[in-house]
Amino acid sequence: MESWPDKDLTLIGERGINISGGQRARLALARAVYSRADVYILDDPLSAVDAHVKRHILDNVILSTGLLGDKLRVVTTHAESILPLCNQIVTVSDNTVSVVQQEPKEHTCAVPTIVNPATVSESTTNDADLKTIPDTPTTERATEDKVANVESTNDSSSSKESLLPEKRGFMDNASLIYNIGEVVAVPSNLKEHSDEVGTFRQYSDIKAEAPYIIDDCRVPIEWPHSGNVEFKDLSVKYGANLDYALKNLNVSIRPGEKIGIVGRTGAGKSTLAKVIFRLLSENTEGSIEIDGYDTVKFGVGDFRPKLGIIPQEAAMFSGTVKRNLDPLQEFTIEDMWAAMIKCGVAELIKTKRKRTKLNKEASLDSNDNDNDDDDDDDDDEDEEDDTLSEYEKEQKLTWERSGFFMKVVLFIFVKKMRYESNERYSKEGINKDVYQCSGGFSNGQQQLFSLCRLLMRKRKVLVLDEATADVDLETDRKMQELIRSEFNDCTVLTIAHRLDTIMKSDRIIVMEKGEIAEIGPPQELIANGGMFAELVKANEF
Ligand SMILES: Nc1ncnc2c1ncn2[C@@H]1O[C@H](COP(=O)(O)OP(=O)(O)OP(=O)(O)O)[C@@H](O)[C@H]1O
Repeated sequence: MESWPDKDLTLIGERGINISGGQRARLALARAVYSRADVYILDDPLSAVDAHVKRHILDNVILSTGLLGDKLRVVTTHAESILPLCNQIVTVSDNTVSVVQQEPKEHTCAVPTIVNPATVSESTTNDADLKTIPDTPTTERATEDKVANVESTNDSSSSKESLLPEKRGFMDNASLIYNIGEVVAVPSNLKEHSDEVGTFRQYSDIKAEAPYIIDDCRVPIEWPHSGNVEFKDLSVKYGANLDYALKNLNVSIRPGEKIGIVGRTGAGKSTLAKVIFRLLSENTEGSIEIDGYDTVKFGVGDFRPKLGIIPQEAAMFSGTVKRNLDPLQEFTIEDMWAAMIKCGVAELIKTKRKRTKLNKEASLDSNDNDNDDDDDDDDDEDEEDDTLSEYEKEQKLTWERSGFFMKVVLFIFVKKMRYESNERYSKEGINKDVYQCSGGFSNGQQQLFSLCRLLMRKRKVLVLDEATADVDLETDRKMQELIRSEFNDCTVLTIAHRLDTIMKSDRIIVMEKGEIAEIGPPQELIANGGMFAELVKANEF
């Protein structure tokens, strides 16, 4: 807070928009801590912070030496390194719970306040404003919705506008304009509508973005052809009167290079991602050249779709799985399904559907209502599922008893079975509404959807901003492997607190207070014993 312009009176904006992800998480944690409850349920409080802050939070808040030392603390986490410090480890997997009691390494005690980094937004925003404007039409949010919606300049603008949350905000504001018309005609309505008028003023004051298309300077069709990225004297501020969030960056990134970006929370990592997409054009000095072109010369609607991003907060639209993956209907079902299988979304929808089915059956059982047509369909599907697993069991037995030739035949047969089962699900799951899939998806699962969108749109330059922060370590590893193999010849900038995620990068950039503190291959930085080496050390406990 000391570094913020008005200290603890600093306006942090709707949904904590003007603070970093780690700062949001810590504000939420601080609020929970001073509520002085007996039981604390901390929902992944460590995923958005760097190794130093993680250690600090553990020692000073969560563990027995911390402020909550004498409270009951239930912590959900993907950080396996903290498991030895707990009294009980509860593993939840596929509706099964297993509990392990243990003597913790550091002694901890065996209380409700619920804290989720996302909740800071709810309490710091004005409900009335939220109702009026469903999504913040700020120019500073690097959401992939925005990128997805400027994806093709050939599509009719109406379909783009109906999908763009920012535009949706303004579409709703269009009805506000109508309301304001009424207000002028009937002044007694003014008070009733004053909230809307205020909100309208607030949004109408936002300056327009850089031009969407610049006719004299269109993006070449093949651009970017190799993925060379150059930051030249790049400095950025979030407002004319604010400090620099990035200061004088000079880096040249080779085509196809994999760059890991780390640093303490608030160091400027996400700002770098935003600035690549020119979300802070107004207060940007210096330049970003991609394959020899200064991106400032292009219209934002022209060049943004040519780059790929998974933002820190993955986004889902309401609508079907298909619409979520391909809002502009650019891809065939086959392309989409191939990407869904690769990144696990196909499996996810399959599992989700089974679970929804189980829940539905349970509720039908309790209602004693079992003669529904849909239900008959479901029963048929179940039968098919059972048959499938029976086949697999049978194959396993036969496999053990067969000779080499038979093994080859069986191998092909099982592969074909699996392919067909995936095909079968594609027809059913892809048109399912995402919110009907067991009531929605977790943050980590939404990140898988983002990865799937990237796999479908191969781009030469990709920015992954904490793209795997909310998934478990194993899934993270698989996602990184997939990214390495699928985007082998692409330039990938990966921002991550989890060092495992970026350890295999060609070079690491360590950010500190908006500047590049260190840059080089990971092993070299560790051997040099600087900030990166310290981060690695802080991660090992
Ligand atoms: N919209 C904004 N308006 C004003 N200041 C901002 C805004 N967004 C970020 N900042 C400030 O800019 C600095 C860099 O923030 P940034 O989000 O780039 O950090 P980060 O390194 O990505 O942090 P984290 O690891 O916590 O996500 C921080 O001091 C933050 O408070």
